[in-house]
Amino acid sequence: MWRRVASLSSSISSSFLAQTASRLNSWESLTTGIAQQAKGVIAPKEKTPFITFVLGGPGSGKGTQCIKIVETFGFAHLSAGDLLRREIASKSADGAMILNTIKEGKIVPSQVTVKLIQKEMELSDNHKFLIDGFPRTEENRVSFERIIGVEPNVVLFFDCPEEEMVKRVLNRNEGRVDDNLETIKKRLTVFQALSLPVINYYSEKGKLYTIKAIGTEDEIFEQVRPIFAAFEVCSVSAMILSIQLCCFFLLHFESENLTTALFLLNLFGIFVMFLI
Ligand SMILES: Nc1ncnc2c1ncn2[C@@H]1O[C@H](COP(=O)(O)OP(=O)(O)O)[C@@H](O)[C@H]1O
Ligand SMILES: O=c1ccn([C@@H]2O[C@H](COP(=O)(O)OP(=O)(O)O)[C@@H](O)[C@H]2O)c(=O)[nH]1
Ligand SMILES: [Mg+2]
Repeated sequence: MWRRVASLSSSISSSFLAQTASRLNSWESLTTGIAQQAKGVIAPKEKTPFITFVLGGPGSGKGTQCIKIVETFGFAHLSAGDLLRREIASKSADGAMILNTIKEGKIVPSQVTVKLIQKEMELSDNHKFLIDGFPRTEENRVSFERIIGVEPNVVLFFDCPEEEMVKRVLNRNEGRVDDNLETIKKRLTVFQALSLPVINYYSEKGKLYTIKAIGTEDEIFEQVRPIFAAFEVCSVSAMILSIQLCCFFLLHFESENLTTALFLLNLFGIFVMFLI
C-alpha cells in the first residue's frame, strides 16, 4: 500500500500540489511515528514511508551516526553494506560475486542491492527508514526509484577529509576484507567518480543536508539532531493546528455544515503546512 501512495505522489512531483503533498506525507509519516513509538504500537504497512539516505565516503562515520539516529528518532537502520555481507556469510548464490566486488572496492549490481533493501523494508514494522551507504551510483539511485517506487525525504551527506577517512577505516578493527590501504584507495576513487554525482543530484533537488564529519561522534550528532527534530516539530505543530481548527469550525458551524467545515479545514491545513 505504501508503495502505491508513494508512486502516486512521485508521479506528480513537478507541480505545486505535489510539493505540498510530499511535505504533508513527510510530516504525517513522522507524526504517526512519534505517536506509535510512544504507545509502542507497530506501524501498519499502509503508512507512507519516510526515507533517509545516508551517504559519505568510506569511514566518514555513516554507520556510527545511524546508531545515534535510531536511538533518538526511532528509525529502522538498513545498512546496504551489512546486507551484502550477510549474503556473503549465508553463502547465497550471489555471495562469491559480492565478496569479490567488495574486495575490489567496486559496486555490486544495483538489482542485487535494491532487492535486499526491498526485502528488509517489507519485513520491517517501521515506516521510517535510514538507508545507510546507498545509493552509491546514479544507476543505484535510478534502480531504487524504479523498483521501490519512492524517493527519499532526506539525504544526509557526511563530508569528511580523505586523510581522516583512511585513518578511521584502518583503525576500524571489524575484520572486514575491504579495510586495507589498497582497497580504501580504490574505494575513494569510486566514491569521487560515482557517488559524488548522486550527492550533487540530491543537492540540486534541495534534499541534501551536509554534515561536517570531523570532531567527536557527539559533536557530529549535534549537527544531525536538528534536521530530524525540525521535521518532528513541523509535524506536531501541524497536528495541533489541525485539532484547534477542527474545534473552531465545528463550533462555528454547529455541526450543521460539517462537510463544508472539514473541506475548509483541509484547505487551510494544506496552506499552512506549505507555508511552514
Ligand atoms: N567522529 C569520529 N571520530 C573518530 N572516529 C570515528 C568517528 N565516527 C566514527 N568513528 C570510527 O571510525 C570508523 C568508521 O566509522 P563508520 O561509522 O563505520 O563509518 P562508515 O560507515 O561511514 O564507513 C569506526 O571504527 C568508528 O568507530
Ligand atoms: O549499496 C552498496 C553498498 C555497499 N556496497 C559494497 O560494499 C562495500 C562496503 O560498503 P559499506 O557501506 O559497508 O562501507 P562503509 O562506507 O560503511 O565503509 C562497498 O565498498 C561496496 O563494495 C555496494 O556495492 N553497494
Ligand atoms: Mg558503514
